[in-house]
Amino acid sequence: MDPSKDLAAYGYGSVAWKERMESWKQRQEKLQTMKNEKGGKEWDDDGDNPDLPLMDEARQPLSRKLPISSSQINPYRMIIVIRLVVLGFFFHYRVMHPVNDAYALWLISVICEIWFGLSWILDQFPKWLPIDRETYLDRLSLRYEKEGQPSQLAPVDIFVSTVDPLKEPPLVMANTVLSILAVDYPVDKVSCYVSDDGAAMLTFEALSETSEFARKWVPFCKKFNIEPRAPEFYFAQKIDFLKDKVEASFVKERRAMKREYEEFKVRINALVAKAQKVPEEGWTMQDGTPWPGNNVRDHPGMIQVFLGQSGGHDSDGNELPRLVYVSREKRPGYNHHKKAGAMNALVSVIRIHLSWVSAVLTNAPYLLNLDCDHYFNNSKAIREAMCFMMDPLIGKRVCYVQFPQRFDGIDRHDRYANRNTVFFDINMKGLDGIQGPIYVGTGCVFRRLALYGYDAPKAKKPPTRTCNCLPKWCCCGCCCSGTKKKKKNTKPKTELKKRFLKKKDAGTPPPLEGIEEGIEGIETENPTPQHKLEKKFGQSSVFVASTMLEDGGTLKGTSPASLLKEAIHVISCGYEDKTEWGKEVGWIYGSVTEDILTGFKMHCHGWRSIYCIPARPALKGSAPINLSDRLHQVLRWALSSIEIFLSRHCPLWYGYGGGLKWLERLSYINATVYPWTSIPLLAYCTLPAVCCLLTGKFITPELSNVASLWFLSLFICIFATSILEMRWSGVGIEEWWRTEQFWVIGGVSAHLFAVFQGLLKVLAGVDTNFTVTSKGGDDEEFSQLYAFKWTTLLIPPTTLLIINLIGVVAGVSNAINNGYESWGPLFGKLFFAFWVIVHLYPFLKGLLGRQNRTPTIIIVWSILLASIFSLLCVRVDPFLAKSDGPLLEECGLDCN
Ligand SMILES: O=c1ccn([C@@H]2O[C@H](COP(=O)(O)OP(=O)(O)O[C@H]3O[C@H](CO)[C@@H](O)[C@H](O)[C@H]3O)[C@@H](O)[C@H]2O)c(=O)[nH]1
Ligand SMILES: [Mn+2]
Repeated sequence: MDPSKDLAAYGYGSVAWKERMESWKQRQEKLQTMKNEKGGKEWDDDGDNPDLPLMDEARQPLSRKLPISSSQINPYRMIIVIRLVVLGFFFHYRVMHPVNDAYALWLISVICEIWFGLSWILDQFPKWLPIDRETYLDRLSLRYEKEGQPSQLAPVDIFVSTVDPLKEPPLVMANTVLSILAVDYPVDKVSCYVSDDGAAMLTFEALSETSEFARKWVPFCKKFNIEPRAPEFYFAQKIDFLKDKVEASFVKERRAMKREYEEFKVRINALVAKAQKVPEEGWTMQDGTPWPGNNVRDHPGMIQVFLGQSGGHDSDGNELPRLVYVSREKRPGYNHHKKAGAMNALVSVIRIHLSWVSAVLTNAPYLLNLDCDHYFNNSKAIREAMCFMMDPLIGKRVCYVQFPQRFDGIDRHDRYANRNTVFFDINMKGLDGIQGPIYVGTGCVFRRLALYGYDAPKAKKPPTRTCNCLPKWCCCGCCCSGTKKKKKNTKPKTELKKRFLKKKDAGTPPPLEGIEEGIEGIETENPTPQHKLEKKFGQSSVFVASTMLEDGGTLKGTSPASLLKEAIHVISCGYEDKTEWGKEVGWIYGSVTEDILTGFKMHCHGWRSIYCIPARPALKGSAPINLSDRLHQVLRWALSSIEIFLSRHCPLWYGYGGGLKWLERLSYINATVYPWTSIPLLAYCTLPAVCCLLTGKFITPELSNVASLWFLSLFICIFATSILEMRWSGVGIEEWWRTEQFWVIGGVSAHLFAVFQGLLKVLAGVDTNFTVTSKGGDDEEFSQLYAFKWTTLLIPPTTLLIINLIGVVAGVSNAINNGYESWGPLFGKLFFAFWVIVHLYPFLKGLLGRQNRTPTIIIVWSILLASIFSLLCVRVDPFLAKSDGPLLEECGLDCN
């Protein structure tokens, strides 16, 4: 918050630029003193060269890797190695010491343990080399926004996906769109496309309202430099008006804007209220024509420009970013490929569309995609991403920059581990040290080229260090913009051409040297024949031609009318038939969710991705905080993993010989294999109950001293790795524990169902739907947490809970009957049963809800299953009968 200056003008080349210069100068001074103190030792990571004269600031790398300090990472690595060794000894002991009178129990438990061990390895080793990163926004400015010149920052197209206005309230979408339109980036370089898969007139009209409100909101944001720029969240912030910096004019305008926003909300809510009941003859638009999207499953493609270049001005007369509504065609009998299909329709449409709107094909080499509920919480987020993408040294090989997902409105204790910080702050940082984070579906800036399915440019070793800013790999042409331009390497160009001609599959990577500067591309002749490109990208000559144009040229001989026809053509159902869309190009189809596969393919093409965590979270979204919605979300993710695992894209076999690094592969294997762990997990959570109910049986023989030592060391190692992991990542103990709990809860419900549904799909071709999660309405805070919806997913964990509780009771009462000696062996079992119960505890809480209104059906089912189960065990091995060999075999547990 810096409402300090009442600026008459804002934008680049003006005050904002000067401010940046100031801060840069200050940094310089600080830097200088630091260098003097440290002797410049720590400054040579990735090209940061201490000897550089200060004048070269604009040529310095735009970001820097910050390895985790060795005092934190080395003990961590050491304990991993120790844990591996201990695990080896542990398994040696387990395998060599079967339990003769409970052989089945022993065998099952050992198999489970081995599986857990393997999945630990898959999860652990991609975390061997975690890193942090630091960006230099001021250098980006110095480099690409020179005073008095037009900005040279690269254009970005921002995609917002929405599908169901009831589950994804228009107000939520409006806030996202407003935060995009107000982003701190040259307005002529930002375009926002909203994809409406629900073809809802409500969404359309809400967007129209939003574009009007944006004319007031955007100048307000920029004038006072506020954060975040999504009004709902901005006005929800507490501001201390007594602080000295707050100016009267700001207070006044803020109050006025708040009122405007409230009126805007009223208008949106009126639209929502109107949309509750569909008129019999369907919706009609304001001009009296029927709404084309009245049949959601059968309607033509629709495109509407809300803020184009003419007319897209704010209340101060400044230009606004473009805002376009797109709803792709839907026809019965076509597979629409859910969100991936929507994104691909947008990729195809935008280039044509832009040329239609502005008659100039803007060169948007980058795309940012967002879910409708993920708003810009940091208005500089695009700049953060550009610090990687537009870095002449590392940028060329970056396919996407992923921001972590952060959330609003999660209950304080984050009962169902919605924040997922273990994933976002541990695993993803680990991957960033290898080949980059996986794509999580939202908050990701893509290089368009990488989406077109091209290979990453090969890293070349520089022959000699020709200039002072060379890192490990560098093409001379790019590093010293300005001075060395004329020398722009000619050799790589011919090399590249040879490569294209040889490689039939990879098609034509457009001129690679041209992209790095984003603006000034180089024209190369087209080595791939037109018909091949049409086979790849579809029968749109305009689109195919646009894939060639990297340099913002104009498509000659195309009239606006024919361009609109083209645009509608590329969002039609049949357009992608027999093309490589969804197979090699764009967002990849084949699983319920598109994220893992899309990123995986890019990594297989040799690209690297970057994980960017700005101090102020770049984007924020909402998450399902009630149990059933959360389980369904996890089910969708797990199902998608199973689908990938069972497809030709299974990371175990796919993509060798490409550019995928082996540790990266390991993590993709982990990401697709994990739902299978639900089977051993279910077994392992059942075992304690069985053990408690069957007297005298346990999964291990009586422990010797040496054996206890292995058990104990393993526990200590597990504990120590977690502690050290939390230490380097900054993840708190509560978050970590929630993740552990939810791993068990999700494991024995959602993941388990995913395995069966996935098998069903592969074997019987049963397709599954994308269940969209509801994005928080404006009702009572956290009421969602207690909302309860019945779902079959709840049966297995409920049953587990009950049998383990029964097991504990039975075990204890049995021990009481049998006197003092039987407490010893019981300890192990009880510990084991408690382990299960404690992990399922948040589930129990969710089940009980706020008013203790667990639907009877679940209780009935679970009690039924639990009692059948207990009866079986009890009948087979009554508590008081000591040995009953023949009977035991009935329960399938061969205990002899
Ligand atoms: O047919 C569809 C289905 C969904 N969506 C959009 O997909 C997004 C994600 O849906 P959501 O219900 O919010 O799923 P989440 O589980 O909350 O989202 C995470 O997981 C998804 C994959 O499962 C990713 O696509 C998302 O980016 C990621 O945030 C939303 O914007 C939807 O509008 C479509 O556009 N078309
Ligand atoms: Mn979501």
